[in-house]
Amino acid sequence: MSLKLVFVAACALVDPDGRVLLAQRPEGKPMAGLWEFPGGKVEPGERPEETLIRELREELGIRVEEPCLAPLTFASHRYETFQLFMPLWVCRRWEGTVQSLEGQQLAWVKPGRLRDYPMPAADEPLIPFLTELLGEARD
Ligand SMILES: Nc1nc2c([nH]c(=O)n2[C@H]2C[C@H](O)[C@@H](COP(=O)(O)OP(=O)(O)OP(=O)(O)O)O2)c(=O)[nH]1
Repeated sequence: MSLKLVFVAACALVDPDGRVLLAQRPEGKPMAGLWEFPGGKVEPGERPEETLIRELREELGIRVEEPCLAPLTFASHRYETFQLFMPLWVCRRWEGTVQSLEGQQLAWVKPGRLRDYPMPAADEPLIPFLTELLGEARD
């Protein structure tokens, strides 16, 4: 049986203190309450970088230029009902102030604290890539 392939573009926004932005999935959605990287599904005809720039604008109100997106790693995870393929970019430069425009809780998290935030199963293997890049700081 072949699982539906879902292609999601996601981004670790990193602030000047080396903290990473996580967003909490809202009530009523699958995996509600878990903390994820901002991003979303790549729509037909979109390049994943375009998806990310669009989602960051819609969800967080910030403007990101494509050269400020650095590829870091990817998640490939089999959920019960779909196969997720999710490249993860890192972005340290944007214009505007991060706001929660879709009512989601946001948290700026030191890399050594990422494991304190329950994440979707696909995201767990991404954490070591972020601590390798940013260090293990906890406060
Ligand atoms: N944005 C994001 N999505 C993730 C992460 N980890 C993870 O498993 N996902 C999954 C959750 C969703 O199934 C999918 C992202 O889709 P989405 O956010 O555009 O869509 P959704 O399920 O919230 O809502 P819908 O459009 O299907 O109604 O990828 C992550 O770190 N960031």
